[in-house]
Amino acid sequence: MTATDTIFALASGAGRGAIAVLRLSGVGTGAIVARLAGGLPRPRHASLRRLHGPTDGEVLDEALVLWFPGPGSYTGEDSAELHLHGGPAVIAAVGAALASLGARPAEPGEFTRRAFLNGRMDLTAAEGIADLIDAETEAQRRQALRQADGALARLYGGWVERLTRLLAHQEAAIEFAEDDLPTDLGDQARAGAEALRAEIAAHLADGGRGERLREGLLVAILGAPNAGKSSLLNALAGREAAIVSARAGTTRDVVEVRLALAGVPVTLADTAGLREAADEIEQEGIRRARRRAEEADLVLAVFATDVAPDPETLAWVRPGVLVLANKVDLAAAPDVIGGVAPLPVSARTGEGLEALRACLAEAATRLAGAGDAALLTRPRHRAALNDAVAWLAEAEAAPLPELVSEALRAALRSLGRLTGRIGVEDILDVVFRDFCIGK
Ligand SMILES: Nc1nc2c(ncn2[C@@H]2O[C@H](COP(=O)(O)OP(=O)(O)OP(=O)(O)O)[C@@H](O)[C@H]2O)c(=O)[nH]1
Ligand SMILES: [K+]
Ligand SMILES: [Mg+2]
Repeated sequence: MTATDTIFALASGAGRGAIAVLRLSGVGTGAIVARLAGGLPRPRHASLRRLHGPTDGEVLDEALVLWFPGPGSYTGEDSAELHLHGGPAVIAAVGAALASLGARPAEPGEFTRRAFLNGRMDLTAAEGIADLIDAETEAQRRQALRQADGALARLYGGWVERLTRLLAHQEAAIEFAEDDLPTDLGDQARAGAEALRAEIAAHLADGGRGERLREGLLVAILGAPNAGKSSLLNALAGREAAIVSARAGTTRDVVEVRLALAGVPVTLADTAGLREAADEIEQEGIRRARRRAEEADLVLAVFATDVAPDPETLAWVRPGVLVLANKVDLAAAPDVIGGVAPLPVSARTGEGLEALRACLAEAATRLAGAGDAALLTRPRHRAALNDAVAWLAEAEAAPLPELVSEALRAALRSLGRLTGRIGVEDILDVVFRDFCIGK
């Protein structure tokens, strides 16, 4: 699987900076760095070196050079880092020197791709690294780090191992039915499939919390015109993101702000007030409001205390919807709206906003992420695990040993797609290790 070329890329952000890190990986790394820096430093020790241009020997920069010989490097290949002075001209000059010595600019994700191909990490860990780079909030960072650290790789890898063993036993039961192998191997495979299916199903029944944390939550604010939706959005955002006015029907487009609540990234969407609108543009705004509320992970239904609750918004009051009674500075909040005790708030005076923030943070924690559990984070994971569960159920119900075997094999392929690691050798290994057939 080893790549034959040497790649390099700027590993630090683009633009001016105190230090820029150029990273190299591939078979030519050692020779290229030795040529530039006049020799290789001790492995994994930072060493201050002058970098010389390969053609005229001109000093390009004074840099910290780090040399990571494979296979114990990030990519599994010979790799190096050059910590340069962070000016664009320095980066360009050293980059040109690397190219003239035979390295080529890396494609996006190519270092991690090589790490995967060289068996340094499985696919889920590689995804964790991508998520770690994109993480905007604490909870996202923690989840991504866990995944990059191999939490899902260990969980799924463990399942792959168990399933491989089940399949090997099942195959052995078929192939060597005549020999003196334990006769209940087939029953064991079925029972094992059932236990594994229950475990995977429990992992799938996580309410989508890992995926939600990775994607962020969508919270939609719904209510009649002038209920104070835009005022609440602005109060929560701490800035005048949406236009507020006493005229009903002010907001037309959906106005979104990004917040972090309890470490969960949240998109808060303010929408057009719900009513029978004559105006074509307002009608479109209301259509968008409804659509956004349907997509939302959480809906805030806003009522104003100085008018009777409107039927359009009342229709949205259902379990899971957070009901707000706004403008409590004008009139007291009713005890119930649509059968639910509303949260009394005033976007104008700020009353109840702390309680609202706490409610939202509580909902964010409930809907997204969860302490230390290793949660699946992508639809890709869910699809592959659903497939595996379906095949395991098939294996349990299959009437013939060969069909059990086939279904187990399909389940294993589904799990293999998840981690990116599974081949026939894995099955043969277990057959030979566990049974020593053929000696
Ligand atoms: N007294 C009082 N007035 C409020 C409060 N919240 C909003 N308002 C006023 O109510 C009016 C409507 O507020 P908006 O935030 O524009 O209401 P909206 O629900 O976004 O209205 P549309 O965009 O038209 O659907 C404005 O005059 C606000 O100043 C409140 O808590 N107390
Ligand atoms: K308004
Ligand atoms: Mg508005």
